[in-house]
Amino acid sequence: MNRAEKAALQLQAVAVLGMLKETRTYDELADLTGLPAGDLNRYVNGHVLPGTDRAREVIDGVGHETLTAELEERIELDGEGYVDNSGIVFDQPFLDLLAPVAAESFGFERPDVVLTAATDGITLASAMARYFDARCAYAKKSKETAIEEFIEARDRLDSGIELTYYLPASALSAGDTVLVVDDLIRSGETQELLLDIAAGADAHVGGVFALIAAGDEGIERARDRTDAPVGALSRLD
Ligand SMILES: O=P(O)(O)OC[C@H]1O[C@H](OP(=O)(O)OP(=O)(O)O)[C@H](O)[C@@H]1O
Repeated sequence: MNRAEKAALQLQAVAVLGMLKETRTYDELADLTGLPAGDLNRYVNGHVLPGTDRAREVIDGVGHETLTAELEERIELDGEGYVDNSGIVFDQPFLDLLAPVAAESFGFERPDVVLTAATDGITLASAMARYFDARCAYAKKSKETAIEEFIEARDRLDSGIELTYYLPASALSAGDTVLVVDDLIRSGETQELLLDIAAGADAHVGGVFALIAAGDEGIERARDRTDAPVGALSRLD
């Protein structure tokens, strides 16, 4: 880890502690993290940065547990079981906190590009790209007017409707490592099209990640398509 990566990790741990402190006293935060209240006070107030080992413990340990719980609390389901996750994907600071937890949990290869599908995956992809210091790209269901060359992926859905995603060809190069991310994975059709786009560019897939998996179908479909790690932080039945 170079100096800049260490500093980024330390600042991420401070951000996680700051979020946890919003609803807790320092003594409660000390109980939760196992760290002395005095140290926590100095971290949260920005006087001292936690060492890298401690920073990693905060992110991997208490960070993982509490952020996943917070993620699950923010998922709303309507009467028919459809997911409303606007409380998650509209909250960029929350996604910025989730990104290191997501990145560290599944052993994804460091990507050159974080790839998603418009619309709802974009803020997560942005957070993940910032964490990895990677580019962020999103495929859309329509072609941008001023762009001439696209990588396209098309599928006929079970409903008979054809779904096509377009990515500007300049967004991915042969040999790029791509992390495919999305807010939600249900059937896995969207992820499969994104994997088709990566294959169309001769890019290398470093992982597939979703915040929420609705059932197992989508995750299994993605696993059939790649040997890279595939995972979701939260699973709904
Ligand atoms: O696993 P799947 O069955 O493909 O479903 C997951 C996709 O569905 C949602 O996007 P949607 O197509 O609703 O577009 P949006 O992001 O613009 O709402 C979500 O953001 C995923 O991209």
